Amino acid sequence: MAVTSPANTIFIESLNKSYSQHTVGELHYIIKDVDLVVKGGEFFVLLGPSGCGKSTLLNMVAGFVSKSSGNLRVGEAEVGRPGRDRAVVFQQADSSLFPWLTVRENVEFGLRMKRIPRKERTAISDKYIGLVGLTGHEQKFPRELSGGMKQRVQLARVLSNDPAILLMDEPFGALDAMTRKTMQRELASIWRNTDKTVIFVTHDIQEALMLGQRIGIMSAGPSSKITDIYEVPLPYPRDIYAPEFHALYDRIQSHFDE
Ligand SMILES: Nc1ncnc2c1ncn2[C@@H]1O[C@H](COP(=O)(O)OP(=O)(O)OP(=O)(O)O)[C@@H](O)[C@H]1O
Repeated sequence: MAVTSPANTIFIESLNKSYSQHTVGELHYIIKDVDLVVKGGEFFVLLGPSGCGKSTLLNMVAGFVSKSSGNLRVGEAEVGRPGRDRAVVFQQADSSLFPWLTVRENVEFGLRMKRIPRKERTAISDKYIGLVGLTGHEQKFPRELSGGMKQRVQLARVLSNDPAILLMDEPFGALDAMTRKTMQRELASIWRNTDKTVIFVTHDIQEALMLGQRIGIMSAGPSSKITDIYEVPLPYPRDIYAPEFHALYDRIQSHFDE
């Protein structure tokens, strides 16, 4: 099971992101006064309607988008730029995989950059290719893979770099329902065997409940914030037929019916 590590804890205090609206000369807040602590080793889901600012918040934690004001730290370190401690998994694996490299070469890319010797690289890529269920496909190119397999390659590549924090932006959003369920189960199992902190963005309540230890609800934008946080005290793997699952689903759904 994942363990708590203060070094991988994400601290967000009074965080704002605004853009100036030139036409009206005002500030337009995407997110406003966001407060959140994601504990080291925790699986936290950010759930909210389309366009509310989930990706913006995730990209601020990744260091891709600068904050307008507020505090954003990982452990003791202020977040100002991307770092090796944080890795992002995007919805479209296509844009993150190199089409001219095989599965193994894609997974080993970051390890090569770090000049990890070949033998060690192979051992690491074997481990993560196995973990995401792609053993036997090492020599294939992205064009020879299904969408779900490409997403697995992306995940294996990110995991092989061993970031302390995984930032996942609707990573299974483009997959068919069956593959999506498999990937959710596998991700939950991978996370339980590591000490990684995960922030997972989705607008799918069922997916949020399949994965998260806690679920943060973001209000519709502009000036979006995290209005409620739900604990999900259900064991993994989650049973979507459990009455407790349904009860939580209904409670969360009611936020979006209002
Ligand atoms: N560079 C920018 N300049 C101005 N507005 C922006 C910029 N980037 C994003 N926005 C706006 O911020 C809002 C939030 O966008 P964001 O992509 O973070 O939402 P989201 O919740 O992830 O949406 P989705 O679920 O549809 O992916 C949107 O209204 C978007 O138009």
